[in-house]
Amino acid sequence: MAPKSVCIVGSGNWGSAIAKIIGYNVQRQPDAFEKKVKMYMYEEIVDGRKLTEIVNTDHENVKYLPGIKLPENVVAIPDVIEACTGADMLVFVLPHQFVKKVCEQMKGHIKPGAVAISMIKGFAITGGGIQLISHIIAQELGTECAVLMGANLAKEVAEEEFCETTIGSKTDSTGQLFKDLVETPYFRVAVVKDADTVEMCGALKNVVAIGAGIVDGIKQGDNTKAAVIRLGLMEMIKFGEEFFPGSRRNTFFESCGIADLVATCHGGRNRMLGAAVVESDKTIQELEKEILKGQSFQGPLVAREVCSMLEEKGLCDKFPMFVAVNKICQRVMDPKLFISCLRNHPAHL
Ligand SMILES: NC(=O)C1=CN([C@@H]2O[C@H](COP(=O)(O)OP(=O)(O)OC[C@H]3O[C@@H](n4cnc5c(N)ncnc54)[C@H](O)[C@@H]3O)[C@@H](O)[C@H]2O)C=CC1
Ligand SMILES: O=C(CO)COP(=O)(O)O
Repeated sequence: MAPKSVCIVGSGNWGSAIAKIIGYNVQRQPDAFEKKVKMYMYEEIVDGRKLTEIVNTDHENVKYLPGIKLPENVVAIPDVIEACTGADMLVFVLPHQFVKKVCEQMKGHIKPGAVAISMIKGFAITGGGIQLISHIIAQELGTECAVLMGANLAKEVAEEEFCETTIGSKTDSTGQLFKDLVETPYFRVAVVKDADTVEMCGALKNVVAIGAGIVDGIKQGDNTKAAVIRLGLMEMIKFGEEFFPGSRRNTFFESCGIADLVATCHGGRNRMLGAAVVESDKTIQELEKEILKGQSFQGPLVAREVCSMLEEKGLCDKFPMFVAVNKICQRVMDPKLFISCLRNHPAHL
Protein backbone atom coordinates (compact mmCIF):
# COMPACT_ATOMS: atom_id res chain seq x y z
CA MET A 1 0.00 0.00 0.00
CA ALA A 2 1.20 3.56 -0.75
CA PRO A 3 2.45 5.59 2.22
CA LYS A 4 -0.30 7.70 3.72
CA SER A 5 -0.14 11.48 3.77
CA VAL A 6 -1.01 13.33 6.95
CA CYS A 7 -2.56 16.75 7.52
CA ILE A 8 -2.74 18.33 10.97
CA VAL A 9 -5.64 20.77 11.26
CA GLY A 10 -4.56 23.19 13.98
CA SER A 11 -1.26 24.49 15.26
CA GLY A 12 -1.71 25.89 18.78
CA ASN A 13 -0.04 24.67 21.96
CA TRP A 14 -1.19 21.05 21.65
CA GLY A 15 -1.32 21.13 17.85
CA SER A 16 2.38 22.03 17.73
CA ALA A 17 3.37 19.43 20.34
CA ILE A 18 1.59 16.68 18.40
CA ALA A 19 3.12 17.99 15.15
CA LYS A 20 6.55 17.40 16.67
CA ILE A 21 5.68 13.77 17.41
CA ILE A 22 4.03 13.14 14.04
CA GLY A 23 6.86 14.83 12.13
CA TYR A 24 9.44 12.52 13.70
CA ASN A 25 7.27 9.41 13.56
CA VAL A 26 6.54 9.60 9.82
CA GLN A 27 10.30 9.79 9.18
CA ARG A 28 10.79 6.56 11.18
CA GLN A 29 8.09 4.75 9.16
CA PRO A 30 8.65 5.70 5.50
CA ASP A 31 6.73 2.68 4.20
CA ALA A 32 3.64 3.67 6.16
CA PHE A 33 3.61 7.48 5.96
CA GLU A 34 4.67 10.22 3.56
CA LYS A 35 7.52 12.34 4.90
CA LYS A 36 5.92 15.74 4.38
CA VAL A 37 3.33 16.60 7.06
CA LYS A 38 1.08 19.51 6.22
CA MET A 39 -0.15 21.58 9.14
CA TYR A 40 -3.01 24.04 8.73
CA MET A 41 -2.10 27.19 10.61
CA TYR A 42 -4.48 30.06 11.29
CA GLU A 43 -2.33 32.89 9.96
CA GLU A 44 -1.26 35.76 12.16
CA ILE A 45 1.55 38.26 12.37
CA VAL A 46 4.07 37.80 15.17
CA ASP A 47 6.84 40.41 15.58
CA GLY A 48 6.15 41.69 12.08
CA ARG A 49 6.41 38.24 10.43
CA LYS A 50 3.82 35.71 9.32
CA LEU A 51 3.64 32.84 11.80
CA THR A 52 3.66 30.31 8.92
CA GLU A 53 6.89 31.84 7.64
CA ILE A 54 8.47 31.68 11.12
CA VAL A 55 7.52 28.01 11.49
CA ASN A 56 8.70 27.12 7.99
CA THR A 57 12.06 28.87 8.31
CA ASP A 58 12.91 28.74 12.02
CA HIS A 59 10.96 25.51 12.73
CA GLU A 60 9.54 26.82 15.97
CA ASN A 61 6.03 27.97 16.84
CA VAL A 62 7.27 30.97 18.79
CA LYS A 63 3.80 32.06 19.81
CA TYR A 64 2.12 28.82 20.90
CA LEU A 65 4.98 26.44 21.79
CA PRO A 66 8.12 28.54 22.25
CA GLY A 67 11.44 26.84 22.87
CA ILE A 68 10.57 23.61 21.04
CA LYS A 69 12.04 22.76 17.64
CA LEU A 70 9.64 21.22 15.17
CA PRO A 71 10.88 18.72 12.60
CA GLU A 72 11.59 20.35 9.23
CA ASN A 73 9.19 18.05 7.40
CA VAL A 74 6.25 19.71 9.19
CA VAL A 75 5.10 22.46 6.83
CA ALA A 76 2.74 25.20 8.01
CA ILE A 77 0.07 26.19 5.47
CA PRO A 78 -2.36 29.08 6.02
CA ASP A 79 -5.01 27.77 3.61
CA VAL A 80 -6.94 24.84 5.07
CA ILE A 81 -8.11 23.62 1.66
CA GLU A 82 -4.56 23.44 0.37
CA ALA A 83 -3.48 21.73 3.59
CA CYS A 84 -6.15 19.00 3.56
CA THR A 85 -6.29 18.27 -0.17
CA GLY A 86 -4.92 14.80 -0.90
CA ALA A 87 -4.49 13.84 2.77
CA ASP A 88 -5.26 10.27 3.80
CA MET A 89 -5.21 11.07 7.52
CA LEU A 90 -6.58 14.22 9.16
CA VAL A 91 -5.60 15.15 12.70
CA PHE A 92 -7.94 17.75 14.21
CA VAL A 93 -6.46 19.79 17.02
CA LEU A 94 -8.18 23.19 17.13
CA PRO A 95 -9.98 24.94 19.98
CA HIS A 96 -13.47 23.49 19.61
CA GLN A 97 -15.24 26.79 18.86
CA PHE A 98 -13.50 26.91 15.43
CA VAL A 99 -14.22 23.37 14.26
CA LYS A 100 -17.51 23.89 12.48
CA LYS A 101 -16.27 26.80 10.42
CA VAL A 102 -13.04 25.05 9.45
CA CYS A 103 -14.95 21.86 8.48
CA GLU A 104 -17.29 23.92 6.31
CA GLN A 105 -14.25 25.18 4.39
CA MET A 106 -12.81 21.67 4.04
CA LYS A 107 -16.07 20.11 2.84
CA GLY A 108 -15.79 18.82 -0.73
CA HIS A 109 -11.98 18.73 -0.61
CA ILE A 110 -11.50 15.50 1.35
CA LYS A 111 -9.85 12.53 -0.34
CA PRO A 112 -12.24 9.58 -0.57
CA GLY A 113 -11.39 7.01 2.10
CA ALA A 114 -9.56 9.54 4.32
CA VAL A 115 -9.82 8.94 8.06
CA ALA A 116 -9.75 11.52 10.85
CA ILE A 117 -8.94 11.77 14.53
CA SER A 118 -10.02 14.52 16.92
CA MET A 119 -7.74 15.61 19.77
CA ILE A 120 -10.18 18.39 20.65
CA LYS A 121 -11.60 18.60 24.17
CA GLY A 122 -15.05 20.18 23.96
CA PHE A 123 -18.65 19.77 22.83
CA ALA A 124 -20.93 21.52 20.39
CA ILE A 125 -24.54 22.45 21.01
CA THR A 126 -26.73 21.97 17.96
CA GLY A 127 -30.48 21.78 17.42
CA GLY A 128 -30.19 18.10 18.33
CA GLY A 129 -28.65 18.84 21.75
CA ILE A 130 -25.11 18.21 22.96
CA GLN A 131 -22.84 16.79 20.26
CA LEU A 132 -19.38 15.32 20.25
CA ILE A 133 -16.86 17.16 18.10
CA SER A 134 -15.77 13.91 16.41
CA HIS A 135 -19.37 13.35 15.33
CA ILE A 136 -19.51 16.83 13.81
CA ILE A 137 -16.27 16.18 11.90
CA ALA A 138 -17.58 12.82 10.69
CA GLN A 139 -20.91 14.31 9.60
CA GLU A 140 -19.46 17.39 7.94
CA LEU A 141 -16.68 15.59 6.08
CA GLY A 142 -18.11 12.10 5.63
CA THR A 143 -15.05 10.49 7.25
CA GLU A 144 -14.68 8.05 10.10
CA CYS A 145 -13.36 10.05 13.09
CA ALA A 146 -11.52 8.50 16.04
CA VAL A 147 -10.46 10.49 19.13
CA LEU A 148 -7.31 10.91 21.22
CA MET A 149 -7.57 12.22 24.79
CA GLY A 150 -5.30 11.83 27.79
CA ALA A 151 -3.20 13.40 30.54
CA ASN A 152 -1.15 15.30 28.00
CA LEU A 153 -0.16 18.81 29.03
CA ALA A 154 1.37 19.98 25.76
CA LYS A 155 4.58 21.48 27.10
CA GLU A 156 5.48 18.32 29.01
CA VAL A 157 4.75 16.15 25.97
CA ALA A 158 6.86 18.46 23.79
CA GLU A 159 9.70 18.13 26.32
CA GLU A 160 9.40 14.35 25.96
CA GLU A 161 8.39 13.64 29.57
CA PHE A 162 6.74 10.23 29.86
CA CYS A 163 2.95 10.08 29.66
CA GLU A 164 0.06 7.95 28.46
CA THR A 165 -2.88 8.67 26.22
CA THR A 166 -6.06 6.99 25.01
CA ILE A 167 -7.26 6.56 21.46
CA GLY A 168 -10.96 5.78 21.12
CA SER A 169 -11.86 4.17 17.82
CA LYS A 170 -14.89 2.17 16.81
CA THR A 171 -12.77 0.25 14.29
CA ASP A 172 -9.54 -1.55 15.17
CA SER A 173 -7.79 -0.62 11.91
CA THR A 174 -8.24 3.14 12.33
CA GLY A 175 -7.24 2.96 16.00
CA GLN A 176 -4.06 1.07 15.11
CA LEU A 177 -3.23 3.42 12.21
CA PHE A 178 -3.35 6.48 14.45
CA LYS A 179 -1.47 4.65 17.21
CA ASP A 180 1.32 3.97 14.69
CA LEU A 181 1.28 7.65 13.77
CA VAL A 182 1.62 9.07 17.29
CA GLU A 183 3.12 6.51 19.66
CA THR A 184 6.67 7.07 20.92
CA PRO A 185 8.67 5.63 23.85
CA TYR A 186 7.58 8.64 25.94
CA PHE A 187 3.97 8.86 24.63
CA ARG A 188 2.27 5.50 25.19
CA VAL A 189 -1.06 4.85 23.55
CA ALA A 190 -3.89 2.54 24.64
CA VAL A 191 -6.63 1.97 22.06
CA VAL A 192 -10.20 1.35 23.25
CA LYS A 193 -13.47 0.96 21.38
CA ASP A 194 -15.54 3.17 23.70
CA ALA A 195 -14.71 6.32 21.71
CA ASP A 196 -17.66 8.46 22.82
CA THR A 197 -16.77 8.03 26.49
CA VAL A 198 -13.12 8.83 25.78
CA GLU A 199 -14.16 12.08 24.11
CA MET A 200 -16.74 12.98 26.75
CA CYS A 201 -14.06 12.58 29.46
CA GLY A 202 -11.71 14.92 27.58
CA ALA A 203 -14.33 17.64 27.38
CA LEU A 204 -15.70 17.37 30.92
CA LYS A 205 -12.36 17.32 32.69
CA ASN A 206 -11.93 20.95 31.58
CA VAL A 207 -14.85 21.90 33.84
CA VAL A 208 -13.50 19.96 36.82
CA ALA A 209 -10.07 21.58 36.32
CA ILE A 210 -11.64 25.02 36.77
CA GLY A 211 -13.16 23.68 40.03
CA ALA A 212 -9.68 22.61 41.15
CA GLY A 213 -8.39 26.10 40.36
CA ILE A 214 -11.19 27.66 42.40
CA VAL A 215 -10.05 25.51 45.34
CA ASP A 216 -6.53 26.93 44.92
CA GLY A 217 -7.94 30.45 44.66
CA ILE A 218 -9.89 30.18 47.89
CA LYS A 219 -6.78 28.74 49.58
CA GLN A 220 -8.03 25.25 50.32
CA GLY A 221 -5.55 22.39 50.33
CA ASP A 222 -4.97 19.03 48.70
CA ASN A 223 -7.75 17.16 50.51
CA THR A 224 -10.28 19.59 49.09
CA LYS A 225 -8.79 19.33 45.62
CA ALA A 226 -8.93 15.53 45.86
CA ALA A 227 -12.62 15.81 46.75
CA VAL A 228 -13.17 18.01 43.70
CA ILE A 229 -11.42 15.44 41.50
CA ARG A 230 -13.47 12.58 42.96
CA LEU A 231 -16.80 14.40 42.79
CA GLY A 232 -15.90 15.58 39.30
CA LEU A 233 -15.30 11.99 38.25
CA MET A 234 -18.69 11.01 39.72
CA GLU A 235 -20.38 13.79 37.72
CA MET A 236 -18.54 12.69 34.57
CA ILE A 237 -19.79 9.12 35.03
CA LYS A 238 -23.32 10.39 35.71
CA PHE A 239 -23.17 12.64 32.65
CA GLY A 240 -22.27 9.58 30.58
CA GLU A 241 -25.27 7.70 31.95
CA GLU A 242 -27.61 10.57 31.07
CA PHE A 243 -26.26 11.66 27.68
CA PHE A 244 -24.06 8.85 26.31
CA PRO A 245 -25.64 5.62 27.54
CA GLY A 246 -23.52 2.51 27.12
CA SER A 247 -20.31 4.05 28.53
CA ARG A 248 -17.94 1.43 29.91
CA ARG A 249 -16.82 2.10 33.49
CA ASN A 250 -13.25 0.93 32.66
CA THR A 251 -12.84 3.81 30.22
CA PHE A 252 -12.86 6.29 33.12
CA PHE A 253 -9.71 4.55 34.43
CA GLU A 254 -7.79 5.06 31.19
CA SER A 255 -5.51 8.08 30.70
CA CYS A 256 -8.45 10.03 29.23
CA GLY A 257 -10.35 9.72 32.52
CA ILE A 258 -8.81 9.80 35.96
CA ALA A 259 -5.26 10.56 34.74
CA ASP A 260 -6.29 13.63 32.75
CA LEU A 261 -8.29 14.85 35.74
CA VAL A 262 -5.27 14.56 38.02
CA ALA A 263 -2.91 16.22 35.51
CA THR A 264 -5.10 19.15 34.58
CA CYS A 265 -6.41 19.76 38.10
CA HIS A 266 -2.77 20.36 39.08
CA GLY A 267 -1.08 21.75 35.99
CA GLY A 268 -3.55 22.84 33.35
CA ARG A 269 -4.59 26.20 31.93
CA ASN A 270 -8.17 25.75 33.10
CA ARG A 271 -6.92 25.25 36.65
CA MET A 272 -5.07 28.56 36.33
CA LEU A 273 -8.26 30.20 35.19
CA GLY A 274 -10.21 28.86 38.18
CA ALA A 275 -7.67 30.43 40.56
CA ALA A 276 -7.62 33.69 38.60
CA VAL A 277 -11.41 33.99 38.66
CA VAL A 278 -11.26 33.99 42.48
CA GLU A 279 -8.34 36.38 42.68
CA SER A 280 -9.56 39.02 40.22
CA ASP A 281 -12.74 40.70 38.98
CA LYS A 282 -11.72 40.53 35.32
CA THR A 283 -13.87 38.84 32.71
CA ILE A 284 -12.94 35.43 31.31
CA GLN A 285 -11.96 37.08 28.02
CA GLU A 286 -9.67 39.54 29.82
CA LEU A 287 -8.09 36.73 31.85
CA GLU A 288 -7.60 34.60 28.73
CA LYS A 289 -5.78 37.42 26.99
CA GLU A 290 -3.68 38.25 30.03
CA ILE A 291 -2.76 34.72 31.15
CA LEU A 292 -2.66 32.73 27.90
CA LYS A 293 -1.55 35.35 25.38
CA GLY A 294 -3.44 33.85 22.45
CA GLN A 295 -4.04 30.34 23.69
CA SER A 296 -7.54 29.36 24.64
CA PHE A 297 -9.37 28.22 27.82
CA GLN A 298 -11.87 25.58 26.78
CA GLY A 299 -13.39 25.07 30.23
CA PRO A 300 -15.77 28.06 30.48
CA LEU A 301 -17.29 27.27 27.10
CA VAL A 302 -17.66 23.58 27.93
CA ALA A 303 -19.24 24.48 31.30
CA ARG A 304 -21.79 26.64 29.48
CA GLU A 305 -22.52 23.94 26.91
CA VAL A 306 -22.93 21.31 29.61
CA CYS A 307 -25.17 23.50 31.78
CA SER A 308 -27.42 24.49 28.90
CA MET A 309 -28.12 20.76 28.41
CA LEU A 310 -28.60 20.16 32.14
CA GLU A 311 -31.09 23.04 32.33
CA GLU A 312 -32.99 21.81 29.30
CA LYS A 313 -33.30 18.33 30.83
CA GLY A 314 -34.02 19.57 34.38
CA LEU A 315 -30.90 17.81 35.72
CA CYS A 316 -29.00 20.68 37.38
CA ASP A 317 -29.36 19.38 40.93
CA LYS A 318 -27.61 16.11 40.00
CA PHE A 319 -24.49 18.00 38.82
CA PRO A 320 -23.78 20.64 41.47
CA MET A 321 -20.10 21.01 40.61
CA PHE A 322 -20.59 21.55 36.89
CA VAL A 323 -23.37 24.04 37.67
CA ALA A 324 -21.29 25.92 40.26
CA VAL A 325 -18.27 26.18 37.94
CA ASN A 326 -20.47 27.58 35.19
CA LYS A 327 -22.09 30.13 37.53
CA ILE A 328 -18.70 31.22 38.89
CA CYS A 329 -17.34 31.65 35.36
CA GLN A 330 -20.45 33.66 34.47
CA ARG A 331 -19.83 35.79 37.58
CA VAL A 332 -23.28 35.05 39.00
CA MET A 333 -22.00 33.08 42.00
CA ASP A 334 -19.46 34.06 44.63
CA PRO A 335 -16.51 31.58 44.37
CA LYS A 336 -16.44 31.45 48.18
CA LEU A 337 -19.69 29.47 47.98
CA PHE A 338 -18.08 26.73 45.86
CA ILE A 339 -17.39 24.41 48.79
CA SER A 340 -20.83 24.81 50.33
CA CYS A 341 -22.38 23.67 47.08
CA LEU A 342 -20.20 20.54 47.12
CA ARG A 343 -21.00 19.83 50.78
CA ASN A 344 -24.47 18.53 49.92
CA HIS A 345 -23.39 16.72 46.77
CA PRO A 346 -25.70 13.84 45.78
CA ALA A 347 -22.65 11.52 46.01
CA HIS A 348 -22.83 12.01 49.83
CA LEU A 349 -26.49 11.07 50.21
N1 LIG B 1 -2.65 22.66 25.28
C1 LIG B 1 -2.72 21.47 25.86
O1 LIG B 1 -1.95 21.14 26.79
C2 LIG B 1 -3.75 20.50 25.38
C3 LIG B 1 -4.84 20.89 24.64
N2 LIG B 1 -5.76 19.98 24.23
C4 LIG B 1 -6.91 20.37 23.43
O2 LIG B 1 -6.46 20.60 22.11
C5 LIG B 1 -7.33 21.56 21.47
C6 LIG B 1 -6.48 22.64 20.83
O3 LIG B 1 -5.75 23.26 21.85
P1 LIG B 1 -4.34 23.98 21.63
O4 LIG B 1 -3.59 23.36 20.51
O5 LIG B 1 -3.70 24.00 22.97
O6 LIG B 1 -4.75 25.43 21.13
P2 LIG B 1 -4.46 26.86 21.83
O7 LIG B 1 -5.16 26.98 23.11
O8 LIG B 1 -3.01 27.10 21.80
O9 LIG B 1 -5.31 27.80 20.84
C7 LIG B 1 -4.86 28.66 19.98
C8 LIG B 1 -5.03 28.15 18.55
O10 LIG B 1 -6.27 28.60 17.99
C9 LIG B 1 -6.01 29.15 16.71
N3 LIG B 1 -7.05 30.07 16.29
C10 LIG B 1 -7.33 31.30 16.78
N4 LIG B 1 -8.36 31.84 16.10
C11 LIG B 1 -8.74 30.93 15.17
C12 LIG B 1 -9.74 30.90 14.18
N5 LIG B 1 -10.59 31.91 14.01
N6 LIG B 1 -9.85 29.81 13.39
C13 LIG B 1 -9.01 28.76 13.56
N7 LIG B 1 -8.04 28.73 14.49
C14 LIG B 1 -7.91 29.79 15.29
C15 LIG B 1 -4.67 29.81 16.90
O11 LIG B 1 -4.06 30.06 15.67
C16 LIG B 1 -3.94 28.74 17.69
O12 LIG B 1 -3.41 27.75 16.84
C17 LIG B 1 -8.28 22.05 22.56
O13 LIG B 1 -9.50 21.36 22.44
C18 LIG B 1 -7.60 21.65 23.85
O14 LIG B 1 -8.52 21.40 24.90
C19 LIG B 1 -5.63 18.65 24.51
C20 LIG B 1 -4.54 18.20 25.22
C21 LIG B 1 -3.53 19.08 25.70
O1 LIG C 1 -6.07 18.80 28.24
C1 LIG C 1 -5.02 19.14 28.71
C2 LIG C 1 -4.01 18.19 29.21
O2 LIG C 1 -4.42 16.87 29.07
C3 LIG C 1 -4.71 20.58 28.83
O3 LIG C 1 -5.58 21.14 29.73
P1 LIG C 1 -5.71 22.72 29.84
O4 LIG C 1 -6.39 23.18 28.58
O5 LIG C 1 -6.51 22.98 31.07
O6 LIG C 1 -4.30 23.23 29.95
